[in-house]
Amino acid sequence: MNGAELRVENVSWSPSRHAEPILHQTSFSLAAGRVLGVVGPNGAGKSTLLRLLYRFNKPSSGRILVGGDNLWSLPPRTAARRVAAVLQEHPTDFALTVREIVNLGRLPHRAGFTTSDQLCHRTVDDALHRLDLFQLGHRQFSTLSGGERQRAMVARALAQNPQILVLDEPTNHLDIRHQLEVLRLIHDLNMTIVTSLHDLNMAVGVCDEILVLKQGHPLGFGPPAQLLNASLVSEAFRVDARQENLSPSNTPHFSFHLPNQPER
Ligand SMILES: Nc1ncnc2c1ncn2[C@@H]1O[C@H](COP(=O)(O)OP(=O)(O)OP(=O)(O)O)[C@@H](O)[C@H]1O
Repeated sequence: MNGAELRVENVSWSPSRHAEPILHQTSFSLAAGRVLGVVGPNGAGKSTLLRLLYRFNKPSSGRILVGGDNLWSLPPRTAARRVAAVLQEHPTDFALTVREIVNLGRLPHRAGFTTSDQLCHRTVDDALHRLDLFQLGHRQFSTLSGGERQRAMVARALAQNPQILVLDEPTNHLDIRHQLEVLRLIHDLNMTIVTSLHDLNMAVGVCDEILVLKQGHPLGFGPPAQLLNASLVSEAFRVDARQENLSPSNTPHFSFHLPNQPER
C-alpha cells in the first residue's frame, strides 16, 4: 500500500485577508488507502478544498497532515512526491506526446532532467496500460479527444506514484464505459484518494467516505450508507430527493426532482 493517512484540521480559506471565507472551518480524517468523495452543489467549495490539498492554495487557518507531516512544511519536491492531482481543465497547447505527458509524472522522483531509467519506463508503461492509452502513446496530446486527455492526465498522476491522489471531477468528458473504468480504477488503487464528484450515486458506489459541502460549510462526513439520507441530500442540493436501497448491496441510491413538482 502506497497511501498515507490524510488529516484536515480546522482548515478554512479566504481569497484575501479581509474577505469572507469561501471554505469555512472543515475537519476530517481519512485513513490510508480510503477513498473520500467530496460532493455538493455548484459553488459549494469542492474545488477550493481540493486546491488546498494539492498545495495550490495555502489554508487561511488550520493544517493539513499527510502521513503525520504538515503538507505546508514539506519542501515542494517532497510534497509533489506525496500528492498528485488531476484537474478539470487541461492545457491543450502541450507540444508533447501522450507518453511524454505521462512521463512528466516522474519528474518529482528524478534527481534532475535525466533520461528515463528503467523503473520510470515501466511505471509509465503501466500507467498507459491501466488507462487504456498504450496505443496512443505516440500521439500529440493536443490531438486527443476530451476523454482521452482526461485519461492521459489520470495516467500522469498515477506515474507520479503519490500517497494521496486528488481528483477534481475525474469522470468529466468520459463516456459511460470509461467513467466506469476510471471509477473502478479509483476503487482498486492502493492509495488514499480525494475526489470531487457531481454524480452522487457514483460517489456512493465508489467512495468509502463522503464529505458534503454547501456554501462553503461542511454538512456532514462519514461512510455513505450512514451519512446520506433523503433529508440531507435534499437540503444540500435544494431538491426533493428520494432514497431507495439497492439489492443485494444495500447501498443507498437517490433519485431527484424539483420541489413542488410531481415525480415522473
Ligand atoms: N479566488 C477566488 N476569489 C473569489 N471567489 C472565488 C475564488 N475561488 C473560488 N471562488 C468562489 O468560491 C465559490 C466556490 O468555488 P469552487 O470552485 O470551490 O466550487 P465548486 O463546489 O467546486 O463548484 P462547481 O461544482 O461549480 O465546480 C464559488 O462561488 C466561486 O466563484
